[in-house]
Amino acid sequence: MIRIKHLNLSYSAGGRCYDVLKDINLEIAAGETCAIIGPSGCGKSTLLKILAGIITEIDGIVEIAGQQVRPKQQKIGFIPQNYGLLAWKNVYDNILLGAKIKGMNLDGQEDGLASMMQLLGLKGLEYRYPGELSGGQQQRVALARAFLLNPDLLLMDEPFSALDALTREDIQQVFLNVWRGHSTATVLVTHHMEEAVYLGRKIVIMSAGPGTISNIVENPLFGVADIRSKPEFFQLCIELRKMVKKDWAK
Ligand SMILES: Nc1ncnc2c1ncn2[C@@H]1O[C@H](COP(=O)(O)OP(=O)(O)OP(=O)(O)O)[C@@H](O)[C@H]1O
Repeated sequence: MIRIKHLNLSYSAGGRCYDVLKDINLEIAAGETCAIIGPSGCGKSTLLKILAGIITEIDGIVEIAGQQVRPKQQKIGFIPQNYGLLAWKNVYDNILLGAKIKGMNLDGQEDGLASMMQLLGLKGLEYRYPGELSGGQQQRVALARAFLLNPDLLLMDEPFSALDALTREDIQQVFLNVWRGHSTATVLVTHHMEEAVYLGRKIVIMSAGPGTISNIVENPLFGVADIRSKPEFFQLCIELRKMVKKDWAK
């Protein structure tokens, strides 16, 4: 269980202090997926960085399974907006990095790793460096690294944004397949309503100035087979769009 209670955060920049997140309250059950939608600058990435333990000076409570966030002790997979790959390591070494840092024994996992790379379309790119990959390929390397870690909490900041529409749908499906195998609590930030409805059991709508949660929707369509082609899916996207428009206009 992820528990965020009365979370406030201010940044100081240009000689002044300003509120970025205000009274954020959210609970994410173990094994649940949560999609966050919000206008640019409302603090979505900041919230992920707090959950990842990168930003620690906060006011309020943030707990993972009843414990303060301690990235050295907990297995937290974080895919930041810039993918977080090391430029001097090739694809294969970048993928293994997270698991190695955590001291995981990967003996016997070669087949699993090879099939994940196949699924993510990374076969043949093993020995390339990040600078030799497209944005979408880099994003897939970051996904492979996070999946291999088999984390307790997976945080993804617009993880599919650099992919073309069809690849995006394929990789979303790959994500759900991997997620079903491990049931990892996942928080993902997205700007796409359809992505939120497809991947989020819980959909959190944030508003800006300062960043607050304006709505939390329990998604009745999450996990329903072949949902993307059904009318209920489009209907829910339309309803959410209306809700978001209303919230963001306040
Ligand atoms: N290190 C920092 N120091 C000062 N201000 C910052 C810092 N990082 C982000 N901000 C500001 O905090 C606010 C929230 O930023 P954040 O990146 O969390 O927003 P976001 O919702 O993820 O935006 P986007 O959707 O554009 O990625 C913005 O106003 C941003 O300018």
